[in-house]
Amino acid sequence: MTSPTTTLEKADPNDLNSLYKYLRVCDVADALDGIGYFNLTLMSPEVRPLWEGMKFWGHAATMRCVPANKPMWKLDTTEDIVDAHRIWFERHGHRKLPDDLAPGHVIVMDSGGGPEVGFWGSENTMAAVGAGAVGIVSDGNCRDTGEVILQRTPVAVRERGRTIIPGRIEVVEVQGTISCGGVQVRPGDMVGCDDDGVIVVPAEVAHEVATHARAILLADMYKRRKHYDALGMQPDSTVDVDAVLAYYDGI
Ligand SMILES: O=C([O-])CC(=O)C(=O)O
Ligand SMILES: [Mg+2]
Repeated sequence: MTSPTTTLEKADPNDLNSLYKYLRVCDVADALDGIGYFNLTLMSPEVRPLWEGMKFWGHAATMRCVPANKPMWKLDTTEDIVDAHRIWFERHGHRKLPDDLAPGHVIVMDSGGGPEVGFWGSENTMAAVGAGAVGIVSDGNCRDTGEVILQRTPVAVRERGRTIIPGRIEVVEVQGTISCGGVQVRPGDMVGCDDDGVIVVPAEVAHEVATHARAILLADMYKRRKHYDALGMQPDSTVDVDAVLAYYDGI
């Protein structure tokens, strides 16, 4: 975690991404409990970050997939085999998220429960990050996971997979209401991930939840800071209460 005082950065009360920045998934889970949203939007623990230390919050951009009902066909040349995606998409189309999504979004995909398919891989997840995504969440598979981990690309998925899209999966809708990891996700809902797992915050309560979660985080930081002192441990950014207070000052 970067210490906020080192950058003199301040939270913007009108920007949810900045309000959530230092919150842990557990703070937000407790805050959701506090307003009576018990377990409603906790994504299945099977949807896990691919590497340790991953942390992101952002507004959801959604994709809904179903298993393909048309086969891919045998290709005749190496060139065509390398180009299998294009050949399949040219025949059957490929729905994509809009190009003008605001930076700071989290792509959340309902994989449709079909066969193993590495819809996401080390290349297209990097392209998504280049287009402003701060995270990619799917209840399906990701492949090239060694590279995804090496790249520190923020991907949370249910399983690792090996195969490619043609003949296995189709995107049928983007920016609609979906189910992912057993919970509802709508475009604009806040989605967060850290080492504990993934959580969704319905947009209409996202501001209120951020306020409660901030208080929960700070109360816990105070207590952990005392343990650090009692145990003679060197403080780190996770117990830098002053820095977090300064970041949220005036809000
Ligand atoms: O090509 C794909 O569909 C997924 C993939 O391996 C990548 O993006 O690296
Ligand atoms: Mg790949």
